[in-house]
Amino acid sequence: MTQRRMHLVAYLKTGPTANHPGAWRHPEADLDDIFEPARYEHIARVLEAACFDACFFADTFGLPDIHGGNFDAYLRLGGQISYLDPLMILPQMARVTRHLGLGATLSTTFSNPYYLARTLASLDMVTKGRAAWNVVTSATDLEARNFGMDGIPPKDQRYDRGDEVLEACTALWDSWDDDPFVLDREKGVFIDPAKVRYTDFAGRFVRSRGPLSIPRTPQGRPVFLQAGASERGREFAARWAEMIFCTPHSKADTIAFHDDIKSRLARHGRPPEACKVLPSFAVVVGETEAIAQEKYAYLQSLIDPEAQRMLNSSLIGADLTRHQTAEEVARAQGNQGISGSHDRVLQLMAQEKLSFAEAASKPRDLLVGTGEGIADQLEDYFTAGACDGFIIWPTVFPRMFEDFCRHVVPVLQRRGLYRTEYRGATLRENLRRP
Ligand SMILES: Cc1cc2nc3c(=O)[nH]c(=O)nc-3n(C[C@H](O)[C@H](O)[C@H](O)COP(=O)(O)O)c2cc1C
Repeated sequence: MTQRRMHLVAYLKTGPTANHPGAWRHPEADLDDIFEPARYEHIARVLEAACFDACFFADTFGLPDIHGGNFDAYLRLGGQISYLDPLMILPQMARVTRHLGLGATLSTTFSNPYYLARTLASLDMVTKGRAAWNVVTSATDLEARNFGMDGIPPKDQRYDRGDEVLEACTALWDSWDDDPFVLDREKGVFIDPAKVRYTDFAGRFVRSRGPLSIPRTPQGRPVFLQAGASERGREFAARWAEMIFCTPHSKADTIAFHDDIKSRLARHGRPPEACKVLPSFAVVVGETEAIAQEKYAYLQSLIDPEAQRMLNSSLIGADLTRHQTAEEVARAQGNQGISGSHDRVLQLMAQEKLSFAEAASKPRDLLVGTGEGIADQLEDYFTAGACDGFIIWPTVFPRMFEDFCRHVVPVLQRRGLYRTEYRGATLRENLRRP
């Protein structure tokens, strides 16, 4: 029997901060190239050299202003802000790579299917079949207001619309048959019009006549990535997602999430391998265990406690300067909040006997150790059946990814747990043949 292999996907931001609110202050964090394509081209090369399946840009369509009721803290303390539009950056990353999957976050709540289908088909075309879509329904009023709404709609309604948007996009992507080009110069026939048809999609929330103006792409549709954790979000993921990423607090919580998603896949008539479950981690790698611990202590010392609470205000969708208890937070959220992030705080409260406010102020755990030690921890999750691989998110950028690729990936490869070369031509093929 061939050995089961894991998947690796990098979480990126077009800004200096991901989930560690102090890492940008580290002397080794690059800050002067945030608006330079070279920053993103470099990371694409690093990830491809280590055979990562893909990278994707997490994204928010607005400047977070939940914490304290304004955006001051987010700007001052260097919060997780998406500066550049990733759709401008991904094609540049495609130019310097051949295999790495390239993903964008786009919202089914704010965008119409024609725009989404065309944009993502274009990305799949110019990347030669490497496009991924982090399908989000979005979770904040501040974003909704940027798109002309009074607030974010209720979650079930967002997911109902999300289902329809994906049905409409799929119909649009299928509005062209394969091989439509005739390119007969003599007869003057460019494309066979019989290979293109109207879509005529009409749902409760969205309508689109089609056809799409772009032919069928190498993958037919982008790989769907999703991160819903609510009951409705998990059902949505089970129907559509090919990768789902999550943030449970412990290994036991991750196993429970994994098993839940896999049983839902079965109910949707999909095999377990159709959707990869990928918990997310960041790492601190040291030449020795003691050096790693010292680096970790230094990195954590860079977190301003206010910056940690600010990050959680955004993720949970409630102002943590005003609301202290789980009940207050639940009341203040309205339709806002990312269930996976909220669940994580509740899991931390239960396991470490903390108050809600204490748990929401605690930085996320990082994997700390030598390359071998970190590989042990990843292998432990993987072989325990908690996941199919990992989302790796950055602390000190790009240094942490460079460390991970240099010190951890080769160990995983030596152990036969990770590929040493790409086997597929597209991202979807690489996901099927790790
Ligand atoms: C680890 C993680 C990362 C996420 N990244 C994004 C993101 O980049 N942009 C976004 O709009 N939503 C993001 N989300 C939100 C989800 O995609 C989803 O829309 C939201 O969690 C609401 O659904 P839920 O309550 O079912 O989780 C993320 C969620 C999790 C758990």
